[in-house]
Order: sequence, then C-alpha cells, then structure tokens
Amino acid sequence: MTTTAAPGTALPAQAVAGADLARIDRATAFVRAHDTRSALAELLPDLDDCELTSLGRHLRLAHTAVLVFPPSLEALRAELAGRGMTPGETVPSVVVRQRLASRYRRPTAELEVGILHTRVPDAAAGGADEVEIFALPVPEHSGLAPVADAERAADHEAHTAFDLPAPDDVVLAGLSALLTDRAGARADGGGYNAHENATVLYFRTDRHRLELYAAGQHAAALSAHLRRSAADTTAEPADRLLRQLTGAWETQAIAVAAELRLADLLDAHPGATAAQLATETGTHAESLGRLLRYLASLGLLTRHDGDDGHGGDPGDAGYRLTATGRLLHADTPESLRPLALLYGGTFYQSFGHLRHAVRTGEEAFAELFGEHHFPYFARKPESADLFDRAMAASARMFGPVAELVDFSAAELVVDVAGGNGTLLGRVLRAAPHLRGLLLERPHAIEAARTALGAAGVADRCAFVAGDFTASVPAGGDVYILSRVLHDWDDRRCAEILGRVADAMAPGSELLVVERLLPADDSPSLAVAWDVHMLCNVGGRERTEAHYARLLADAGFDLVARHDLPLDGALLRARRR
Ligand SMILES: C[S@@+](CC[C@H](N)C(=O)[O-])C[C@H]1O[C@@H](n2cnc3c(N)ncnc32)[C@H](O)[C@@H]1O
Repeated sequence: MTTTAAPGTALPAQAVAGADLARIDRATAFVRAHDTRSALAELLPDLDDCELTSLGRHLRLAHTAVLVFPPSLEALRAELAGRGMTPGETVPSVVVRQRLASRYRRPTAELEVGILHTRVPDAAAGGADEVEIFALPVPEHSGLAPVADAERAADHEAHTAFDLPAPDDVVLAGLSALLTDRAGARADGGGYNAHENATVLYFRTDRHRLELYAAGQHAAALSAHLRRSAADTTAEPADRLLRQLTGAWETQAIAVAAELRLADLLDAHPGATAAQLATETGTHAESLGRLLRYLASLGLLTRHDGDDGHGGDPGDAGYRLTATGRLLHADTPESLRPLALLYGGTFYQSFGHLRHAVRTGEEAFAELFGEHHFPYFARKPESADLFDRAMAASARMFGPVAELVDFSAAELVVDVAGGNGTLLGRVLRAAPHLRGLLLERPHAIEAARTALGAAGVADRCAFVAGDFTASVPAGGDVYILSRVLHDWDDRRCAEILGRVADAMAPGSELLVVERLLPADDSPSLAVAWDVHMLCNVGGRERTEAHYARLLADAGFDLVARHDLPLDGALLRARRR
C-alpha cells in the first residue's frame, strides 16, 4: 500500500511539504544562531569547558545539512528563493543515495538525490554560512512517499559538519577519541573522497549526527574510525551472546539508578563522586561506585578520574550524565524514569515467568499475579499511576501526529482508552477549535483530568468512564485508538473495533497508533515488544497487513500509514 493523504489533507501538487520547509528553516536558524563554540556546546553537552575550548581550536563549523522530499527541484528552488537563498548548481549525491538504497532496499536508480549548497543570509560571525540540502524529488505517484515519511520521522541524514582548518593524523585521531570516549558519540562510518582529496568521519550522538571533514588523506585515523564503527557488528559470537545474557543486569542497574534518582542528583551536582552520591542516597559508597562504573560502561554516565589527572583511586572518580542518562531525570519532559521503574519492577518479575507463556500461550503476568494486568494495576493506585506515566514516557512517538493529520474540518475527537490523555492533549493544543472526549476505565479518569488540566485543555474535554467492549460514545469526527489493539488477541480486537465502528459515521476517520512488526527481517522495537505483549498482556504486535485485515473485517478501509518516532506508526482508516 502506498501512503496517501486523507481526503481534505492533500497538498497542492507542486507544494514543498511544510515539514520539509520547517526542517530547512531549523537548519538555517541553527547557522544563524551559532558560532563554532556554541554549536559544539549544544551538540556535545557532555563535554566540559576545557574540552570544548580544545575542540574549538581544531574545528570550524562548516554547515548544517538536511534531507528533504520536494515534488521537484524547481519547487524547492522557488521556496528557497522566497527565503532569500539561491543555491548553486545541483550536484548528484553518492553517499546519501547509497544509504537510502540500502536502508529501504530500493534500487539506487529510483533515488535521484541531489545536493544543493546555499548561503545563509545573516549567518552568525565565527560560524558557518551555509546549509547543505539533500533533496530527493518525490513526485506524485512515484511510490517514494513511504521513504519520505520514514526519513522525516527518523531524520537519519540530518547532520552538522565541522572542518579541520589544519588537519593531521594525530589531531584527527585525538578528536575521534574525544568524541567517542568522552562525548558519548558513536563512530558511524566515513570514507576518503578522492575527487575532493578529503577524509570524512561521521559520528552519531543521541541527538544528532556530526561530520568531521579533513582535507587530505588520513588513512590511519580513518581505518581506526571504521574499526570502531564496525565494532558492534563484528563482535565474536560468544562475546555477543555473553553481552545479551547480561541484559537483565542492565535492566536492574538502570532501575536502581532510577530508584535512587541518580540522574536528578548528577544534574544538580555534575562531577559528583561515589562517596558524595552515597551520602545523598544513603547507600554503601564502595558498592555504589561499582554500580556507577557499570552505568558508565552502558553509556548512561561519563567517568572522570580524580583531580590528580593520573587515574587516581576509582572511588575518587567523578560522574556526569550523558544525553542517555539524562532521560532518567524525573523532571525531564518525556522522562523514561517511570518506564525504568516498571520494567525493573512488576514487569521484571513477570518476565521471570516467560517460559510459562511460551509453553502455554497464556500470559505469564496473570499466572504470577493471579489476574490480568489491567485489573491488577487498577486495584493498586501507585502501580496504576506508574503504568500511566510509563505509557506517557514514550510520548515522543506522538510528536508528529498533530502535524500529519489535518483536524481543521473536525469538531470532536474521541480518544478511546486514551490513558492519561497525553496524545489527546497534544492534538487539542495543536488545534484550538477542537473539542475532545476521553474514554477510559474509571480508575484512570482522574489522572487524565489532571494531566489535561496541566496541559491547559481540560475545559475543551469531556471525560467518560466506561468499557470499550460495551459501547463507545458516538458523535466524534475523528476517533483514536492508540496502543490499545496490541493489548488484545484478534477476537477481542474485533469486538473493540466493532464498538468503535458502531459509534462512527460513514466517512469519518479512525487513527490507530501502534508499533508494526516488519514484514521482513528489518530491525524494529516491535519484535521485542511482541514478546512483552505475549508475556505480560496477552496481546501481540502485528504487521500492517494484519491490522489492515482486522480493520477491513470491522468495516474500515486502511487509507494511509505514516511512520512515527520510536518505531511507531500511525494507521489512518476510514469508516465505510
Ligand atoms: C496501553 S494503554 C494506552 C493508553 C494510551 N492510549 C496511550 O497510547 O498512551 C491501554 C489503555 O487501555 C485502557 N483500557 C483497558 N481496558 C479497557 C476497557 N475495557 N475500556 C476502556 N479502556 C480500557 C487502560 O486503562 C489503558 O489506559
């Protein structure tokens, strides 16, 4: 199935998508707002002042880069001209084209990626003055819309480039080591470009992709960098299996860090030692030091030797958060702390009974705790609250929904089993004319009312305590089922979809948010979550084709699919 916009949401044939223009504008704004030093500080927040100063001596901000999908290069040039930008000649891309071909298993001939370099008017002094735009034209009916959707969601190719005004092998190797060992970046390939006589090294951080561009050939630094890039996939089988067998230890180490609020403490006291953190948390200093070292090896913290600069006693080491570790901070928007506590707590216990689920096909959770997880959590307010917050923790998945769907003609959106209202809140904030209705089990209604109150939209929202297998409120223009169907087997899904279909008028739209199992062997978080559903919920993850069948049987046509962050997907279905 190709991705199509729902009726009423189609863009004029020759318009560049708003999401692409917004990304070009962000890249341009970055160049306008940053000199080399501030760009390094923003992109590599784990480095201290001294390290940033040293990096700044060797690097110069060169450009920011984005990949966009205009209907044609002419349409893109017209948009850029409107922004006072006149790109030079379009140069064919080799690297990005190749990466897209292997990522989406498409022939390179289908992917005519061009590169446009354009100067940025009013660029900041001491920084870059250029944006590099990779453009893959996606004319109507080209069949490339799914590639565009997936790339817009994942942003694999956006990067910021720095060049080395005075490159040599030693400097390049040292910069590469600093980025990987200290700044939490991963080596992400690179190469020698004989046409330009330049060596390019790529790095990926949790937030972004960086390029180091050095004139000349630096074979030793490049081959060390490529070895680091390949390290993950070339590990010995026994080494890889041993690492996998210790996965449960990682879950527990992270859960203990979350419980002790180490991220909150390290955010307030960067560089704190094990002894200082032990005093704050009332723990055993030497043992906490060993946990901190493990967390650093997992990439959640960076470790700094004591002030003598010669290694010192490990107990004197100070610790700082990486971007990954910061996600455990309790007050970060979209904090993953609740998920760490849930996966290291109740769901950890039930995963210990996975063999029961595999032997019998019944969920291990119910075998261990005596009931299905929804009634179990409902009886325990603290656990129910943790579950709601853990669901909201992956709300990054919902980010693009309000942009992808045109709600302008809708008046009422009904979120069926909307949890604590995170998605509905985002939709209502994005469309101020819209009213919402959230259907939930009685125990979850208060949490939703509070969360939507905090989001400032509760006055436009009705809260209905009910059971979606009995009935779903009628009268909505758009209905949402987010991460609901994966909780149930096909028979129960048919029942839920039947009640939703009963409530909906012909032609109205149903939005389904789920992780989709890939139809092939592509990696996806859905594969692991499918086992989680088996073990803990009694549901399953499904392929797009499987959802299409369930929807069709309940009276819906699946009309579009958009990829979302965190391997999520938005399926758009129309009531027949
Ligand atoms: C996995 S959560 C998803 C919550 C939210 N839609 C989201 O994406 O964050 C599933 C929700 O289904 C709700 N639920 C379970 N059984 C229900 C029922 N019979 N009627 C209404 N809601 C139900 C649960 O309370 C829970 O909040």
